[in-house]
Amino acid sequence: MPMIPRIRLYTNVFVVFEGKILLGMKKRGVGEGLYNGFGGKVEPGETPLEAAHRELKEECGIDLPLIHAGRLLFLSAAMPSWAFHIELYRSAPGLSTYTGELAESDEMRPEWFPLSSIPYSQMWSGDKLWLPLVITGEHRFLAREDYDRETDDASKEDSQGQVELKRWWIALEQDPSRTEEKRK
Ligand SMILES: CNc1ncnc2c1ncn2[C@@H]1O[C@H](COP(=O)(O)OP(=O)(O)OP(=O)(O)O)[C@@H](O)[C@H]1O
Repeated sequence: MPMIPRIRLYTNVFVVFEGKILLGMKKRGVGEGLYNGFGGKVEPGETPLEAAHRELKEECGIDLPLIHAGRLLFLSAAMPSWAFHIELYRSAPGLSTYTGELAESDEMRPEWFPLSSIPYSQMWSGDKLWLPLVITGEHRFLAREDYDRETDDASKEDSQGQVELKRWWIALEQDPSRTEEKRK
């Protein structure tokens, strides 16, 4: 029987204000050296939304109302015993303030980017597929990504953790409440 991976549930929060987005440079651990939203594992007894608020506060010192933006499921050949499930959130549309003070933590260095110059080359390669949907916030979505070993360069074959995005798809959710709002 093939190995059946276990699910790891994470959150990821993108703060989007008029014309700009807050990203964090990850200073250690998973995704070190990459910009990402703020997030981490959902702890036992916590809802994903609660975890999203907690991680945002822990990693960059702020809080603000969040809406669910989409869901990312991915597999990586570098970690075959896990399937990753990331609940994606963004700041509620129309907001331009937060509570708390924006500050660097030991995990993340926060930085604002204009929406016209998001540093996709320094982010997970799948992010560019769905981050535009998070930013417009018109539709929630389901995204699926498969990271597999790089195969074009034989010298890399036995180096651990060298994976690239091989297959993906994204689908928009039917979202009656948001569609209703658009019709009004
Ligand atoms: C294709 N791969 C990926 N694409 C996009 N985002 C990804 C990702 N793989 C991990 N992420 C995010 O990276 C953070 C890791 O969090 P991470 O620091 O490991 O979790 P947590 O803060 O709980 O860690 P501790 O174990 O407590 O240090 C978390 O936001 C998670 O959503």
